[in-house]
Amino acid sequence: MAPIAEQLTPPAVRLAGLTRSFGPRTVLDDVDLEIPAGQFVALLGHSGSGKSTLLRAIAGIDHDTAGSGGLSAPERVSVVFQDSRLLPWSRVLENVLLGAGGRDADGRTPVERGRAALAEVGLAGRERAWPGQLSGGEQQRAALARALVREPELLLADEPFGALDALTRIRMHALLRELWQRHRPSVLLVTHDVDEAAALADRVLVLDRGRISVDLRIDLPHPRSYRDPLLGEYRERLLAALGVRPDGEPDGEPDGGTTSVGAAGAGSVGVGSAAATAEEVRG
Ligand SMILES: Nc1ncnc2c1ncn2[C@@H]1O[C@H](COP(=O)(O)OP(=O)(O)OP(=O)(O)O)[C@@H](O)[C@H]1O
Repeated sequence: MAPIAEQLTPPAVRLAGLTRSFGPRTVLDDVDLEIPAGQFVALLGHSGSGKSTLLRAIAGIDHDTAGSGGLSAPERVSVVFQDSRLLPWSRVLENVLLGAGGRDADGRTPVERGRAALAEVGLAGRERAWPGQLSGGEQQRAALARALVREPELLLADEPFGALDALTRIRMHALLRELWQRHRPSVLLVTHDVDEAAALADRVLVLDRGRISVDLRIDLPHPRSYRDPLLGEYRERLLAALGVRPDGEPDGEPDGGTTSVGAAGAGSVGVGSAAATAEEVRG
């Protein structure tokens, strides 16, 4: 049973019968979904399962998505992608201010809000840097600041940490969770990393063959320890739903794509399950 607040507040996102095909291929097949305001949701699935297509539909980027019962999403939506999409010819603060709008309800100017957002993501003092002078992780921090400055009701993140090394990714996990705790937007985080989904989200969806095949609530406090056996149980359930054995080998079915078991999984640097909490590595 969902918490009372979630039952009383209208959902931030509502999809009813969302369908999307590319030629003969149906990628999203009559998807129904509600995301309550303020919920942190991860969307997992094999490569090509339609995660980005779903995110793009919710973001309003894809106008060809048919929904018999419709799609509703909040007005203020921010999207963060795997690459920061910072304009190389604009300084960091100028990038953050793109789409920042005017003064906020407290009378703060866009520049004040931009500076505050950069400070929140740990980039105070880097306002006048060019994007090319930032590391990959810092660029994603700036992208998060740009997303935040719009004060979004819904934050859509499409594999935002996919290009980062394992240690930076864990730091970014802690940062994203902190930002969520402070601002409480609804979050839809697209990832193919089971550890990332289990460590960050309060609810994990698995997209398989155009449908949401699993809708799992993760009732564990934050920050979560990768060593917590309870987290391990959720992780194994998700891996099983994806048809991947805990050793990282595919279990045969269901759709033969690739799904990462992230920092804790096979072939990666042994952070994840081996080490500490995100809190501990933040340093
Ligand atoms: N504009 C397009 N035209 C044709 N096919 C498309 C288009 N966009 C997506 N597809 C197809 O739809 C399917 C789902 O793509 P999507 O990018 O949503 O998958 P994904 O789950 O996000 O994958 P990944 O994890 O690899 O990013 C893929 O088979 C892809 O080739």
